[in-house]
Parts: sequence; structure tokens; C-alpha cells
Amino acid sequence: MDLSTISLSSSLSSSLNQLSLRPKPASLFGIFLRNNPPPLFSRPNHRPIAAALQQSQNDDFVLEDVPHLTNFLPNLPSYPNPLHSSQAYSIVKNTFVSQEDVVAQNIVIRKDNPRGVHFRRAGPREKVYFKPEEVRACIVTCGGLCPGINTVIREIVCGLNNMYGVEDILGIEEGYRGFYSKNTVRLTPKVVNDIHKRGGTLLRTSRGGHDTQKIVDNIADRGINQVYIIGGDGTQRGAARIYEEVEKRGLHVAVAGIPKTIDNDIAVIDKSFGFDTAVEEAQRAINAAHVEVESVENGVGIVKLMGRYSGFIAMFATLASRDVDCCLIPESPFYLEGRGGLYEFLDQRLKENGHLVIVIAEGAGQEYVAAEVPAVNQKDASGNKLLLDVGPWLSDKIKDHFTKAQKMPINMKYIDPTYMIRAIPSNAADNIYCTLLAHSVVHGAMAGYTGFTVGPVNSRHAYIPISRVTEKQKTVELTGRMWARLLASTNQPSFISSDLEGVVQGIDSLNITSI
Ligand SMILES: Nc1ncnc2c1ncn2[C@@H]1O[C@H](COP(=O)(O)OP(=O)(O)OP(=O)(O)O)[C@@H](O)[C@H]1O
Ligand SMILES: O=P(O)(O)OC[C@H]1O[C@](O)(CO)[C@@H](O)[C@@H]1O
Ligand SMILES: [Mg+2]
Repeated sequence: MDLSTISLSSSLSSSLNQLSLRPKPASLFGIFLRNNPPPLFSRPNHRPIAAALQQSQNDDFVLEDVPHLTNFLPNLPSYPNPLHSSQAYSIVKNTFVSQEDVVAQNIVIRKDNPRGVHFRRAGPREKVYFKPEEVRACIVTCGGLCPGINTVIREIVCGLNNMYGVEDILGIEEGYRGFYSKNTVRLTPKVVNDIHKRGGTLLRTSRGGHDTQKIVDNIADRGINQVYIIGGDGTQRGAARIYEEVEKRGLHVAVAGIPKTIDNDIAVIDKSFGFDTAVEEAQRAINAAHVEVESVENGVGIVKLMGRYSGFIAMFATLASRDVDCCLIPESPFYLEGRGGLYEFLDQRLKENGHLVIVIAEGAGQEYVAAEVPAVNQKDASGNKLLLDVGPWLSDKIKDHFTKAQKMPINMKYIDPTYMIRAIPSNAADNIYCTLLAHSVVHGAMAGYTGFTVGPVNSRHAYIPISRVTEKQKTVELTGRMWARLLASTNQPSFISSDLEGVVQGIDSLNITSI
């Protein structure tokens, strides 16, 4: 295959760019961090952390710390954590997380490896920086829907109330613009009691409308002193700007982000809440497609799943199903014609089995669709590029191939369950996950941390600088074992020609860590 005929999809080139040619020794990295802290890197305000940083001079232990209110309000008083007298927590052996407890970002290391990046462990601290009776908290939800948003809302409200005795909790309606264009709603354990059984968000959501000055003016005017922001990468960028403005104004306000997106494209954390529910629900659509196509002659099923820039839902739904013959994702190129192309594969698979199922992420193949339909280049209210609909495009291309080129009629069944999958309530596992997320973020804000997000890093919840989760979108690693497992399970072509394969393998053999 002539390499020049494969225009590297933007997602493939970004995948290959993932493998940066960065020198290994983390001591450079460690020194880099200490001398060039990320924007929200705070000066340590606790003796133990300073000691840890001192320690890092020796063994490249790097703490990516999160800001604390005392960084810019040094005389802020602290109080004993009310959990000291909580009946539920009184039997817990180590109720409080030590200031020295950190979570390692890399847990597969070798004896001589530097210890690398660590984050503060999430959880209750001995001291809090808010009197419960003085807390006025608010919760806002932004961006696309995802299973579990209501569970996070519920557990923030119940966590604040049951663990810390906080009564004054407000809901901001319809995303960021709700701060300055809507009345607030009061949230109590009674109001949120059963919302976890419903999909969507009790507070409604929106895109666009982020006006940092107007939002912070409103926070100050309303006397709000804790802000819980549930949203994806865009929302968290907005949360960072709110935190920076709050710090600039010297307000006693904790700003905390809870990462949310069905695409699971949030960096650093193991996975985003609702992702497992979405993968589970996608099985119903894939199964329906498989039943349809195996019940007719030459049945071809296409199921389009969400995944604007990252193909995690498509990849995991395919691996879970085992009824999928080909999975197409934004990160991996594919081409239709010629040796090793999709048509060749479909011809062969239809001859072998008489039916097949394709799963395609909505962000896959955009450059091919754009080559055939007038570019729209429209953006949504948040500035995200609107996708061209690759599902019907692929369905038509395959139908044309078989009816015109192969003179063989096929039975095409196209299913688009994208919104069905993200509008459902979270499953049991995600409900537990959402509860831990909500408790972690409440403990963090009460302990005076701010400008942070929260999530599991190697399955231990940690406080992560917002800049870390927004610096890049997490994408599927084409040279990773999970994608290899997928290729082995579907037996689909890799669509990476032998010429390019050499390049990708070469990068791999240099044992370059992908960022
Ligand atoms: N760079 C940014 N700075 C400030 N605010 C932003 C930024 N990017 C997005 N926002 C705001 O965050 C909110 C949500 O952003 P967006 O629509 O991109 O969804 P998201 O949070 O990325 O979630 P998802 O990807 O799951 O849909 C919007 O109100 C948008 O105005
Ligand atoms: O919610 P909207 O504006 O229809 O946008 C849909 C997009 O939102 C997401 O669900 C999350 O970003 C994407 O997977 C999808 O492309
Ligand atoms: Mg987003």
C-alpha cells in the first residue's frame, strides 16, 4: 500500500505524537516540576510536604500539590473536623488522612526507577477551614450528559449534611450561565433523596456561557463559599479560571471540580464516572444489531457510539460484546479501498459468516466524511467542533460497495444509540464510584483545598491540580495492549500499512513512555 495514499488522520498523528521522544530520567522531570511548577502548583503550606519535597532532591519523588486557602489567606483559622464526634466514623481506625499520604501516579516501576509523580490522597483531614454553620455551598453541572451526575449531586448534598452538618446548599441551574441568569434552588437530603435513580441532571446543564467575572461576582454577592463544579474537560478549564479569579480577589471560597464525561477522555484519573454504565448499555445496541444481521442473508450491522476524540466507549463495548467484527475509533485511521482496506475485510467476513457487525465511534473517519460532504466547521456553544455524522456516511459507502462493485445485495441495519446510552441512570458500580467521588470532594473543600479536581489514580482517590486534567485529552494508545486485545478479538485489519507499522514499532522499541 502506497503510504502516501494514507493521509494520516489527525487522530493517528496525535496518537503517534503521544509517544514523545522525551528522555527517560525523571530527575530532569522532577527538577523541571520544582523549577517550573504548573500554574496551580502551590507552595507547600504543611511541614510534612515541604519535607517530602526536600526528600525529592534525592529520589525524584515529585508531589504535584493542589492549592490551599491558606496559600493566599495565611491567617485563616482552622477547626477540629466534626467527624471527630461522628458516631458513624468513631469506629474507623484511621478516620483522618495524614498530610503525608500521597498516591503514586506510576505503580508499574522497576527497582531503580525514580518514584515519579504523586498526588495528595483524598479524604477527611484532622482540621477543617470552615465552620459548618457558616458554609454556603453550591453545585453546578455543565457539558454533555453522562450516567451518574445525579448521584454525584445527591452524595455531595448528603455528604455535606450528614458528615459535616452543613445545611445551606444551593443548586445552580443550567450550567455556568445559571450563576448570573437563574435563581438558585435549595438542595436538602430530602430534595435529592431519589434523584440517583434518574438519568440526566436535576440542575440541568448547558454549553457556553462561561463569564468568569460575572460568575465570581455572583459567588461573592450570594455569599457562596464552596463551589462544586461537575463537568468535562471544558468545564474544568472554566473551574480553573474561577479558582484563579477567587484567589486574585482573596475570597474565602473553595473551588472544586468533579471530572465528568461519557467519553472518558479526562487525563490522569483511571476512568470517568458513568463510563462503565455507558459500556454496559452499549451492549444492548450491539446485541440488537447482531440479532438482526444473523437473522438475514448478508446482514451488515453498524452501531455508532459516542466518543468525540477518544474511542474508549467503542473499544470497551467491542471487547465486552465479542459479537463485533470491526471497531473504528477516532485515534486509528482506516481506509476503504485496496489491500488491507475495510471493503476487502468486509467481503471476506461476509463470505465466511454471512453477517457482520461494525462499531464506530462518532469521531472516527471525520476526514473521510469531510472529503465528501461540504465542510460545516460549525462549533457548539462551548467552541467544540461539531462532528460530521460518520454513521450514515459509512452505511451508504458500504451499501454502494456491495451493490455496485460486488453486485451482491446486503441487509444494512444501522443503529445510533448515542443519546440513549448517556441519558440513563448510573449502574450499581458507578453509584458507588460517584459516592466516593462526592465524599472525596467534600472532604477536600472542607479541609480548605481549592483549585483541585478529584478522582481515582490507580484506584485510590486523590486531589489533582485542575491543570493536570485539562492539559490534554486522554486517547486510546494504538501501541497499547488494550487496543491489541481488541484487534485480536475482532481479527480486523490494523489499517496501519507495513510501512507505517515499522514506524510505530520503531517508536515502541525505543521504549519511549507515552505521555
Ligand atoms: N477554556 C475554557 N474556559 C472557560 N470555560 C470553558 C472553557 N471551555 C469550556 N468552558 C465552559 O465549560 C462548560 C462546558 O464545556 P463543554 O461544553 O466543552 O463540555 P465539557 O465540560 O467538556 O463536557 P463534555 O465533554 O462531557 O460535554 C461550558 O459552559 C463552557 O462555556
Ligand atoms: O450534548 P451535545 O451538545 O449533543 O454534544 C454531544 C457530545 O457530547 C459528548 O457526549 C460528550 O462530550 C460527546 O460524546 C458528544 O459528541
Ligand atoms: Mg469536553
